Amino acid sequence: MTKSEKIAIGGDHGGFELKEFIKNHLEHQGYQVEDFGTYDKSSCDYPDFAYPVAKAVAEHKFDKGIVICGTGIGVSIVANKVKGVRCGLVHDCFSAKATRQHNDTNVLAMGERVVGKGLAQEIVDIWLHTEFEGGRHKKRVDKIKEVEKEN
Ligand SMILES: O=C(CO)[C@H](O)[C@H](O)[C@H](O)COP(=O)(O)O
Repeated sequence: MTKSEKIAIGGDHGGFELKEFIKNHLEHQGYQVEDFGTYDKSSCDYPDFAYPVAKAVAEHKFDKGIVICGTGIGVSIVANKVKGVRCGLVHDCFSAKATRQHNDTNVLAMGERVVGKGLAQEIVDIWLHTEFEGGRHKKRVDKIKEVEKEN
């Protein structure tokens, strides 16, 4: 991914500190980042933030999205409800690479209560710099799109 591309980011109170950290990291690298909230650590509901991020990516207003909550599970469930979104919940570098190469994920989910800042930053960097491999994986991603059409 080139750094001129746009990234949507969002999450609940459980992911607030990690979202701020990742947002700053990406902005320092020159990415265009839009923060869909939450904007403080007050208790809130993760669908209110994961949904707009996923929708904006599905509508091609952003190239990729990053959603963060306590575990990453809630935001990933929400994001994967949006047609056109393939969200990967990732807490290790191998999966960060594989989910781009094999699944062509356009949204990344992480949990602040699961992963440290250093590893999260590495995961984001790998995920943003890894291309979809196509080939046999395209056939599988196309089948995901067929499932979406039926639901
Ligand atoms: O949705 C989640 C779990 O899948 C997130 O981790 C939330 O951040 C978490 O549930 C929030 O929990 P809290 O006790 O309200 O802080």
